[in-house]
Amino acid sequence: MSASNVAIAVRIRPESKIEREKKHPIIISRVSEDMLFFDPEPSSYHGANNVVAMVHGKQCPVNRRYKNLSFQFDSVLENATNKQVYQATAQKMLGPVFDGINATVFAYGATGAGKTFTMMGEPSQNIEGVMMLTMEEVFARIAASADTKRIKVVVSYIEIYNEQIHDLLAPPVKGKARVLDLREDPAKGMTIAGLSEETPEKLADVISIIARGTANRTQFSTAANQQSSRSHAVFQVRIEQCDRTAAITEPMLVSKLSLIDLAGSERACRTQNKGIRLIEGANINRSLLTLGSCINALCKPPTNGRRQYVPYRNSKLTRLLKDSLGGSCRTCMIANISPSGYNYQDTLNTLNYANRAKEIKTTATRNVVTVKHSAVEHQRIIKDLQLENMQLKNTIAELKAEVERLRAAPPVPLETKRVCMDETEVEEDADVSMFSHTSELKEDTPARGPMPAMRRPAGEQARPATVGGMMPSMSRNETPAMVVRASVGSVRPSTSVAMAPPTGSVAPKSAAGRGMRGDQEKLDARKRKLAEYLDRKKQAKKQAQNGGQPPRSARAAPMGENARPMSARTKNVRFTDNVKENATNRPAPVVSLNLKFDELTKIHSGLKPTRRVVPRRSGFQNA
Ligand SMILES: Nc1ncnc2c1ncn2[C@@H]1O[C@H](COP(=O)(O)OP(=O)(O)OP(=O)(O)O)[C@@H](O)[C@H]1O
Repeated sequence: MSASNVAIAVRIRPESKIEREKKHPIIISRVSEDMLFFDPEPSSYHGANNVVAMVHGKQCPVNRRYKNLSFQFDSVLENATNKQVYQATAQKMLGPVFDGINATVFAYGATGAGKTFTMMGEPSQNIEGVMMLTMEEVFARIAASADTKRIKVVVSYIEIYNEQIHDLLAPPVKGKARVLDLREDPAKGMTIAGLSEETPEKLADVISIIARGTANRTQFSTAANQQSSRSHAVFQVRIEQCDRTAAITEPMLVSKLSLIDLAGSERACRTQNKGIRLIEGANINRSLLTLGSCINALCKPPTNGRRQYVPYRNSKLTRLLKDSLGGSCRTCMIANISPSGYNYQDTLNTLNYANRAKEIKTTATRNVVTVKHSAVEHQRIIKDLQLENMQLKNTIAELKAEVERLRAAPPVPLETKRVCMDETEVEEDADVSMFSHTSELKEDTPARGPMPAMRRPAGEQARPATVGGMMPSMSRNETPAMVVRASVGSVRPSTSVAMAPPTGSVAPKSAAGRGMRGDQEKLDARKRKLAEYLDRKKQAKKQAQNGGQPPRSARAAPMGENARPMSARTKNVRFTDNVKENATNRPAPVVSLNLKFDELTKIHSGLKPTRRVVPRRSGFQNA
């Protein structure tokens, strides 16, 4: 149990059009985030006995006494958005509410001071009010703890109009709202008999509930406010939480959050109300007066050890707020005021009200109830759990299928790759150009298509790990260059050829792209040279077939001693995927690729014993 004062936030709304037109002085000066001056002394005078002074850039008479009253509250908000008001008030109540403590947030102030704007927002301008912002966070918190808790939200919406409680969520009967009764329950506190309750599951449900209820609320135009609320509106949210592990009896936290938009106190001379509006105004004032009396009584220290009598019963509003003001509840009051001298007396009354209310102490207690589930309730829990179980099973099955699909699918497209051919599996005497070898590989490798998985050749040293599929010396921005590395037999050193980016890759457009074109030209030159060389080789071969011996350089090197015999038509060539050899140095997966004998011989014959073309690594850069 913890005692805390009623938290007070004062919101100063901007001057209204009518206030600006009437050219009244500004009578509120906010000096810090928790302090303001009411009717401050003018800061500068113009002339000795002149009747003007400047306050906030406005003229005001100097021949009167200024109240110059200072007020301190929990927060004073000026030019603030509804979100900022929410963060300073209702948001702070949500922690206790989810801890099982009741809380109340109510907007208080004279008519036209901005209570409805604060609590409901301005739906026509997409401005959310404290109610909606609170509910947004309620659902966000529920979603965050969905794994461990079952949380149920129950809402109700009523208005107190002319001392009658109307159910705003029940359909009107013969055009009239359903009238409800207040009951005092020793266990539950103040309850409303026959109240309609709804259980929204998401924010969208709450939006429609609030819109439906607000449409039923009694609002009329007065001289003081175009759309004046003629009733106190109370939106209550009950939050029931229990652990997900269901038991026959289990502790449940039940807390209630009341969000209240009070009707504004009004003076008949200002509102110019007559007839029914005048009666409404009198009822509003009476209930607010009772609220003031209750606040006064709650602030007074006990006399002879006895607490002051608090006249809760004198109005429906104070009976309903009994828990919020003097019971086990956290309470926050948003006092709405206008900055204009046009509302001088109303603003002073509101500030005095708020100043007294901040003295009220409430003792918040957690509401833990032990719920013994009935057989029916227990069956419902079992059903819920079975449903959840089934959903989880379905999710697992879907995930398993996805894993299988991914396993079966070719590996992720590569941007940099190193291809190694096992030396023992390439035929010795094949004789096709190196150029055709490189182009074969290039054409067979789609830009973003499947890449054969590869394996490091036997006996070759582990290469440094690549990061993100790139060569160790490459920067992250380098365009993926394809590096083909091959070795044949023990006599052939490995050959590396830098190749163009895979077919279909996007051509870089930047300076890096120009560098890439430069490299492409060099590569093309190399290719041309290779083609020339290969032509010479072909010529030599033809010559040999015609009886003459081919030149020695054109002859393929002998196979290594450990070489396995070549199969009839196909051979396995294994590729090592450097992308897979990531920073963790995990071995790359191995996939065997069946190549036709012809292709294999082409590849093999394209390897040149001594020639080594070092790939230029900084040439290709991503655009
Ligand atoms: N912070 C604000 N920023 C901009 N406009 C505001 C602000 N507060 C109030 N207003 C405007 O002032 C007018 C009166 O506000 P609102 O209806 O909220 O007053 P109220 O205190 O609820 O009055 P009542 O008690 O008569 O219902 C409205 O037109 C509203 O849009």
